[in-house]
Amino acid sequence: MQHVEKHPILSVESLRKVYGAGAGAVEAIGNLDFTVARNELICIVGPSGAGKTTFLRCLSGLLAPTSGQVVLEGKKVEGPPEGMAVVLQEYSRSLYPWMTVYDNVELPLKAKGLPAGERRTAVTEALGAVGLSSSTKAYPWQLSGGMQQRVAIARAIAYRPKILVMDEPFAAVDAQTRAELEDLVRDLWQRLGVTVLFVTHDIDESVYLGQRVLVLSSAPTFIMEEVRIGLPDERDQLSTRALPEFARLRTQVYELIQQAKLVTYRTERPVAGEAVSHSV
Ligand SMILES: Nc1ncnc2c1ncn2[C@@H]1O[C@H](COP(=O)(O)OP(=O)(O)OP(=O)(O)O)[C@@H](O)[C@H]1O
Repeated sequence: MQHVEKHPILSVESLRKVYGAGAGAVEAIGNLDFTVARNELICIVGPSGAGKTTFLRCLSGLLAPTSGQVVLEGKKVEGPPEGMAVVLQEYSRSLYPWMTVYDNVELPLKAKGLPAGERRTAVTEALGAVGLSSSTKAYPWQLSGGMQQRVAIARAIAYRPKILVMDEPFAAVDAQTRAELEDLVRDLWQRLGVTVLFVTHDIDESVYLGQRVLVLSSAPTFIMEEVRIGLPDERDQLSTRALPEFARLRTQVYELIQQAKLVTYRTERPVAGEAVSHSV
């Protein structure tokens, strides 16, 4: 049973996305319906090809849904929403190599039109929060992968987003760095009170990070199940992962994903000539 928040910051309402039209149409999202409460940390997992990228593109206003809508803070998303920051897996492609760490973090704040003094405070605080105060003058290519991803996170939080969307952000870093970055996300989430929507392939990561995990079906995507994560708020990599409840939850999510690979959501096939506003 889907939990419905009273005052959600984000509502995904009967979202459906069909690529193309006619016989060659691909229904990527069958029906997505869920809400995210303010200050929530929600994880989304699903089998490969489930439609996560398609969903994130609709969420960030880069792709128009075939039907349904995404509403952020009461406003229908029709283009990149101002209150959203996105951190991607490919940190090396999301930072400008010719700009220092400081300038990379400052760039979106300039675009937002923030005065110089406020920019300085926001950049300094954000780089401090991710532990990079001493690397402000470095260039991204002088940093390790994990540090570059910290820069991308600093840039996102300096922007003071209403919602921070993370798309498999740690898939390209080593296991130890990944654990550190997971703890950084929980720490920033608790300290800054930002809403986080975290998409991952990693079942353990979703259980370790989230308050709720949404398990997606194979495409055409719908929500197979929502798993409440009743682990204590104070989590750490050793003791939390050793809890019997952690093992129970990861087994539950794992089994759901196995089922997800077998289940297909049945919606009406799109009719020939059905309009699809944007294709990528
Ligand atoms: N531009 C497109 N045109 C046609 N079909 C597409 C397009 N983009 C994605 N699809 C199809 O939509 C479905 C969902 O793809 P999507 O990339 O959203 O899944 P994903 O969950 O992000 O995949 P992965 O986990 O492997 O990254 C797949 O069947 C895919 O082939």
